[in-house]
Amino acid sequence: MILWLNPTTGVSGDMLLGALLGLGAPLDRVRAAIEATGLTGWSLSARQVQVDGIAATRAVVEVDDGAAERHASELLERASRAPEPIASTACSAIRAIAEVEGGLHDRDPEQVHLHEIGGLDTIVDTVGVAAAVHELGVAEVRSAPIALGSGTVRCAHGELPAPAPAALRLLEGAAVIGAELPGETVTPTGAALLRALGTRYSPPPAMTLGPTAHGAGGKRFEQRPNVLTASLGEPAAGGSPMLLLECNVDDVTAETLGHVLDLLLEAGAADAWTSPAAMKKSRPGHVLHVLCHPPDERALTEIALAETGSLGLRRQEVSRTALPRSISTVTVDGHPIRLKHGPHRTKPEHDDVAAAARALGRPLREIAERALRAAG
Ligand SMILES: O=C([S-])c1cc(C(=O)S)c[n+]([C@@H]2O[C@H](COP(=O)(O)O)[C@@H](O)[C@H]2O)c1
Ligand code: NI
Repeated sequence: MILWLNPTTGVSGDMLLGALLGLGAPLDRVRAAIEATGLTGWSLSARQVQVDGIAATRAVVEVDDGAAERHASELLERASRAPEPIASTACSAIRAIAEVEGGLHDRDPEQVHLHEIGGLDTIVDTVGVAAAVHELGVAEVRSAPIALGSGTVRCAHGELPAPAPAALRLLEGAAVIGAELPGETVTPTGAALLRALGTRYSPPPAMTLGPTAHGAGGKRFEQRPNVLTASLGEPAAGGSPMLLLECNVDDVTAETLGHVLDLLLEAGAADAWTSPAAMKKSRPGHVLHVLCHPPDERALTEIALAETGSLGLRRQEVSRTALPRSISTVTVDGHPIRLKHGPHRTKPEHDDVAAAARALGRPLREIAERALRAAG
């Protein structure tokens, strides 16, 4: 699924979350991901509102937060408790904020003191958006240029120019356009989320357009309704865009390679594998391959580089044709077995078959056949 954004009055974490909830991301699943961080004293609801005549969804985020400032490491520790791949996306956004603030304040990113950006609402915004994107099955995020306001914004640092310095650094590489809008239109959290989602800036891609929703912003502008427009679309025939990330390694153990493959798959890689290669100085080595959706690129690159110690990684845009599939569940002697249905065949999930075979003390093949028979 492609998520297409039209930020004609900019973007903030809660506008993005409101738009995704308006598109149908299930609120209970989004709340469950935030719950998993162990955060207490927070609430998230979706309110239907009218913004200058446009029906929009406001994500209402409330947190009990007495702290005036906080280290990024505390936010990272909490966000990392969310299930994967949600944790990786949320941590990638928080890490980007920390790196930019560290650069601005000349401090170590994890130890830099964050003021408003370090509020606990940042956990709700980042984990909430990452969960909503995951629930909607978004494989790619595209955006029109982001409208930037002007003037100043008041915050804990005093009066800052708008766009704020942190937001501008987080937007490096993004398409932007000046708008006659007073004050701040892009918050650092909104910019960090677009970055963590691997957003690409272009006209709407070729797709079959699905639903559209609007995420309501908190401020009111004279010029236009303060909403973030978001649409979902199915990629046009001819395959969906994916990325193939690769690096060559000749100095890691087989245990490390197995471990990194597990981590990459847990973090949302569509596939991850190695192939043997004869490398420089006649050394036997491996090529690590990772196939992924563009929004997962940043998180997966970090895992691959951190775990292998490689100093670089190649990326290629590839196109993948994926057949439609659906999942149903049958039981064999009380043991649930998921069946994956494609256009050409139905296949029992191996992990479920193996678990049932072990529990029942029966051969794998017998359980798989019985699962298929149970499907009729
Ligand atoms: O909290 C900090 S350190 C902070 C730094 C900056 C800089 O640009 S530097 C800006 N702000 C402003 O705080 C609010 C909150 O942003 P969210 O992303 O949490 O919504 C916003 O107005 C920033 O411009 C805070
Ligand atoms: Ni600060």
